[in-house]
Amino acid sequence: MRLLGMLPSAGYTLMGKNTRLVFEAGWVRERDSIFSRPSPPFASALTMLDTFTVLYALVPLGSVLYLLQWLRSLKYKATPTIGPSAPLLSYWGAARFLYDAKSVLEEGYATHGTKPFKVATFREWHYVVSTPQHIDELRRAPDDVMSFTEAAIDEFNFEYSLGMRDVRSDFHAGVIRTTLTRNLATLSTDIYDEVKSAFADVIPATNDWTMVPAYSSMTQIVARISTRVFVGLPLCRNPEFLDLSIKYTMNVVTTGLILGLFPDFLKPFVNPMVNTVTKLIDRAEHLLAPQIEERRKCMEEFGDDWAHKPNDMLQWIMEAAVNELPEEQTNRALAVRILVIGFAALHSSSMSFTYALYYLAANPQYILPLRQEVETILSDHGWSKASLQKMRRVDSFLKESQRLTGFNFCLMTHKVLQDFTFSDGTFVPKGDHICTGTPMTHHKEEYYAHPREFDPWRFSDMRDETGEGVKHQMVNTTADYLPFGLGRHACPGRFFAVNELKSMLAHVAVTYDVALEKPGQMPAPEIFGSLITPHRTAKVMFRRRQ
Ligand code: HEM
Repeated sequence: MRLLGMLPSAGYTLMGKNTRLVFEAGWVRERDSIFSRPSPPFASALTMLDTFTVLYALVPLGSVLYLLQWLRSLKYKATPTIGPSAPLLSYWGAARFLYDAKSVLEEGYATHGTKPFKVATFREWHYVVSTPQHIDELRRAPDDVMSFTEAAIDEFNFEYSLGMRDVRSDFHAGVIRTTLTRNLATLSTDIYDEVKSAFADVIPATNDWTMVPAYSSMTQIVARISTRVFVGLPLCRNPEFLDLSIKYTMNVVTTGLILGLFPDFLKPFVNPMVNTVTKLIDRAEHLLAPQIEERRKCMEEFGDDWAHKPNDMLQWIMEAAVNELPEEQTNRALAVRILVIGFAALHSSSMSFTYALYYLAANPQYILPLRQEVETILSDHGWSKASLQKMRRVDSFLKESQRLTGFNFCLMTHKVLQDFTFSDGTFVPKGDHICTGTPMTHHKEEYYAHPREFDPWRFSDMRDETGEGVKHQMVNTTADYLPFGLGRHACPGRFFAVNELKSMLAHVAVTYDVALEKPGQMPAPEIFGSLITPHRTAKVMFRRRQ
């Protein structure tokens, strides 16, 4: 039944339920009338009569249910499909989406314009919407109608891949949104200190060109800076802790994708063969335990405040966990939580920076304007969060790079928990997913002039023209700029991420010259399903600025 449940087609579930219902009703009736009671002489005739009565009653009931199902499928079929929609054949569409999601989405957009359409995946249908009206309705739908969390659990098989006790417990998102963001001004010098130290270790500035694999180097640097904010010194420079944080992130993604190829009943058997999170969590717990225990002792002894109290994510999470279930306060639960936050933070930020670095190395003429901006601001105001906010070109460069690339063709993905109808009549049945197609938004002429061109000062020019301070900043989420999502579930870590990325780009601009290993050949992203990754082995050359 569950295997059939993977078919992205309407109808079987209700039929399955009906079949069981009829069967169960017949069985209960039989048992009551024949086996459970003594039978008078005319009992079997009466039982026959009862059986016919029940059957006669069931025929109209079945017809009504069939009619309702047929009407429902009409609503369901009204949304056009890219690829075949018939049962089994839809797997062909799902395979195509897995190999070439971008062209499937582009075909949908070219054929249906801004109207919603659906694409098959191996588990369910994905309804793709793109107008501001649809996006707004998606954003406003309550969590018990459409769930962001349940979609993420489905998509990455979190119940297996995270190694977490309760994958629906997301109190860390609130800590990130509020406490981390509130502390950014205080932490900005620590962040900059780690930026300088991490770059110096991974890419020493020399007078000769040094060639480095961009993606893996940026991942190491991002891991260090983020970990400085998550657990502080000295652990953020411990190679083993950094290595396992990066591996955990990769493991969650690959395990999630591999398990997605199997039906639910096989996942418990396949999971141990592909998943190594338990070992990674063991090591993280071992490395974090001394810190956790020392902090726990201080919290018990001094309460909320003591001299040299750490101001980092681990501390905020420990304090928030006191208000959560006791299970969240164990060393292991805290270690998993730190790894899960790393999962959200490391992969996304390192990809975002790698794309920007590829654009910079492919267009080295942009380094000078960036350098001039950073140096002017630093000489006038010194290093601070406020100084970073003034760096409009740095912000615009990163924002434009993220507009053209991103890490998923489908964002704001939600699982439909109750049948949902958009105001234009588009019907999405319970169990399917809805998402926004980012290329359709980010490459729209209506929103962006020459949308497929990389224009690094696009957003800083907009800020200069309109004089609107906040509207065109990278951190701002709007229906025409979706890399951080939109609404209640928009990325809570984006304020930190943008600070981190801007600090990195500012540092690169004033410290290095950069160039591509193969000039003029922008490394192409790698795509699997709807996931996009920057080219994983392309190299960028660095030297001390001349
Ligand atoms: C450039 C870097 C980043 C990008 C592009 C990014 C993007 C996103 C996106 C697209 C979402 C889902 C929103 C949606 O689809 O509606 C998301 C969610 C999330 N992000 Fe980020 N993110 C980044 C960095 C970070 C960092 C640094 C953290 C943590 C410090 C973080 C923590 C989270 C969390 C916890 C969620 C889940 C929110 C929820 O459950 O409501 N992200 N992020």
